[in-house]
Amino acid sequence: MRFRLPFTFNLRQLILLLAMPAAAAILFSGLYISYQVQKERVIEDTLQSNHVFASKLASATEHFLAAAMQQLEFSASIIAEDITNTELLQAETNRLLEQTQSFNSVAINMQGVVKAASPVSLNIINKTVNSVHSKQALKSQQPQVSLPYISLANNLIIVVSYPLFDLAGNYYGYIGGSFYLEQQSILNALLKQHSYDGGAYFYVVADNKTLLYHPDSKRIGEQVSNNPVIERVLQGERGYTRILNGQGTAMLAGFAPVKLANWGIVAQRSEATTLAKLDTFQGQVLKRMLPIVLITFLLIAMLAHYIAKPLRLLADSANLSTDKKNVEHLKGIKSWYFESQQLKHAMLEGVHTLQSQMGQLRQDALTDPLTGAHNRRGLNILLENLMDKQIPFAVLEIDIDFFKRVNDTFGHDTGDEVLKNLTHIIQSLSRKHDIVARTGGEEFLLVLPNENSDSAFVIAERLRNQVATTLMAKVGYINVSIGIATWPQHSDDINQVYKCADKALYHAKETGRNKSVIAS
Ligand SMILES: Nc1nc2c(ncn2[C@@H]2O[C@H](COP(=O)(O)OP(=O)(O)OP(=O)(O)O)[C@@H](O)[C@H]2O)c(=O)[nH]1
Repeated sequence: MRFRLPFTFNLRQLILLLAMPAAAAILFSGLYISYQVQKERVIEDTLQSNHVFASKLASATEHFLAAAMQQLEFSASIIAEDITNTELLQAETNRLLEQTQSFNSVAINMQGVVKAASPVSLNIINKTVNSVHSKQALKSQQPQVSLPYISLANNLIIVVSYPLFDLAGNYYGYIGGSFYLEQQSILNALLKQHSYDGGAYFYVVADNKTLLYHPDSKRIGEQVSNNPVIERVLQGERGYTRILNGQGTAMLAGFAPVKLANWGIVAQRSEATTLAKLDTFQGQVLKRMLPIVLITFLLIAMLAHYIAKPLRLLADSANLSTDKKNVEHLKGIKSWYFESQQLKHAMLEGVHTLQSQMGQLRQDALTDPLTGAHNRRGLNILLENLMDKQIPFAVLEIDIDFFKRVNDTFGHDTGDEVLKNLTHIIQSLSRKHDIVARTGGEEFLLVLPNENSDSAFVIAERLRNQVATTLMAKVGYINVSIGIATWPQHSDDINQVYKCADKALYHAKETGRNKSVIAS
């Protein structure tokens, strides 16, 4: 079974149905694609700038730690001159703290015991230090940057240490400068100075995944686990990546290691914050595009209207009515493109053909095919017209005498030729408004408007004489008898007029033929 829609679309609706979604699809897919491209671009740019930022900060931190280490190294070289002189040790810690303004505190650790410390207010001189860093530094006898730990003075710190040797190369301990992580420190100041804008931030993580710096100061000292970026940066990798942070927020992270201390710096910005501007931008684009979209839709609607209009008008005229109004309407349709022009031409041709065929049919219906004279139907129409207009007329009923003989002697075809010749004679003697009709086999009617019996008789006689003196090919001469009656003198009923003419003709035949008789 074929599916049928319960309604029919017109061409304009179909064009709109096709063009509107297509235009909308093109516009919105263009917008969507441009959004996607820009989104990828913004994400890539953000990732790269985070990476650049993390790298620069890592490099600055590296320089800072190297400078701190150099200051300690310089002090170590002074202390080496007189390593057992506790006054020198204290003086050097004081100088280092005050002159360099680098450290929060400076202490000299000899075999696990603090021998000098500055500021003295820390009150840690001669105290034993059991921190992991202290043990490692003493064991390794190498310059070191510690992991964060709680100091004797109860501060969360990191310590940069340098080994102490005397001039003979004997190892004594180390000189260490500390940086507070939670309070004000030069390291903090350095990092804060690089504060990051627009929703972006960075953090610094130590080798044991402890946060050394975080914009949320409460998190400093916290250990971060299950963070793939931290894993990678602490393995010495640098780069950028998209990750989910601990709260499940998508982040765009750039990272770089501080190799000297085996720290990692991660700069990141949430994807949502990064794209928020783009969304606003896209909203503005959409807003500005809206009038253009509306104008486009309007143009499509107008175009659909103009394309469909000639076809719709042609469809309205497609009944091929030959009615003059319809033909004028058809001619007036502005067909401005090829198909509609062709259709209009074809329809006009069709209408013209139909008009001429109908004219021919009408003509055939009213005409005798053999002689071309009016037939009975044609005659009646014309007579009705005369009677409607009250124009009096005379009817001449003309009948060939002994026509059967002509047929019998010369054949039916010759008989036909005689009929045609007679028609020609009658027509040649008729005036413009006279009506010539063949109403039977060899019977003709000549209707003469505005003629009375007498004048009609004169014409009948003229006709009869003309026939009698015209030589017909093969046949020779023929005669006609004519019965004459008039409307409305004989009767105002046309059938009665016919009967009168008939009777008069009968009388003419009865009384010798080849004569004209006026009905009594
Ligand atoms: N050739 C030809 N003959 C026709 C046609 N129609 C009728 N006829 C013939 O016309 C003749 C009429 O014959 P009748 O009615 O006897 O009349 P008539 O011989 O003319 O004799 P009258 O009228 O009495 O003088 C017949 O032979 C018909 O066959 C036609 O269309 N063509």
